[in-house]
Amino acid sequence: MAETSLKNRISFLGPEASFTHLAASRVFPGSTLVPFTSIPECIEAVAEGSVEYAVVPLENALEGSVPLTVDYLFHEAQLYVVAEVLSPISQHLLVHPDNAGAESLEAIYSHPHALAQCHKFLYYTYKNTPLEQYSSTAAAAKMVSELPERNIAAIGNEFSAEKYGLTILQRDIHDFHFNHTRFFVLSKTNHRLEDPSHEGQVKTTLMISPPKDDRSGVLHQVLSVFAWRQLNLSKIESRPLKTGLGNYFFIADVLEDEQAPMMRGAFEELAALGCEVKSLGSYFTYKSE
Ligand SMILES: O=C(O)C(=O)C[C@]1(C(=O)O)C=C[C@@H](O)C=C1
Repeated sequence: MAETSLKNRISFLGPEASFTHLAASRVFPGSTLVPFTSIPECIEAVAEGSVEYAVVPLENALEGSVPLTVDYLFHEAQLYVVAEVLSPISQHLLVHPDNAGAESLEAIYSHPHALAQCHKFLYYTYKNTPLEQYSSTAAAAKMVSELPERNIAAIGNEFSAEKYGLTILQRDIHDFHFNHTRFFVLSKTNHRLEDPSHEGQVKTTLMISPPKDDRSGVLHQVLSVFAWRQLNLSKIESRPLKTGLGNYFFIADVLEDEQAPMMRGAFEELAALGCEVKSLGSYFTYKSE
């Protein structure tokens, strides 16, 4: 595909009206948003060059990381984060209008993160109703709209109710009020999208593999690299290296530019400790309403 035709093509976890679609629309309002049915497909579209950017979910305030995104970025793709999007998440129970008066439900479909965000509600209100995982909240809503003969429900947002003509049976069924999801905007090249808030707070995401010799105190030494330079970590999490039990890498967010002198010093010291460090780049935050 010619370079010019890539411009303004953005992959996202679809279909239309998924939470990822809303996040992508926040950053790229006038662009061509291209839906994919899985996170790896969205990421591969950028890696292969059929789109310029991908928007994928990374982390939810109630459920934690989206492991598929973190692991794919570590093990499979050589991509950079050029922005993050923070979105509030409200989950609703959606049914086909023909079934809005029914007493019970045959099954409830949604993305695994969405089902988990509503765990208490589902346990107390629909204890014996089967919960079925689907590729996204919007895909579940679309499927419910296409099967009026089945008395099934989806969990999803207000926009998917509107888009697929569903009735909201119950609003705000997520278990905790502070429900937010963080999305990454990914690119093949290391740059950053402009700072939408003009606050200048930049963040860098690092993937750190500790030295292989497993000596005592390594984690303490790694954290000290940041601590004595007063580099503020806003997140640190471990994920399996997939090389054996007990082998992990760390994903850390640092509130500093990767080009700042203190960060360059931190990279050198981490290398001297025997760590492998992959920087996913420095970026600004977009917030959606
Ligand atoms: O299913 C969607 O609508 C998505 O965009 C995916 C996703 C996720 O992966 O966490 C995004 C936000 C919500 O937390 C629930 C689901």
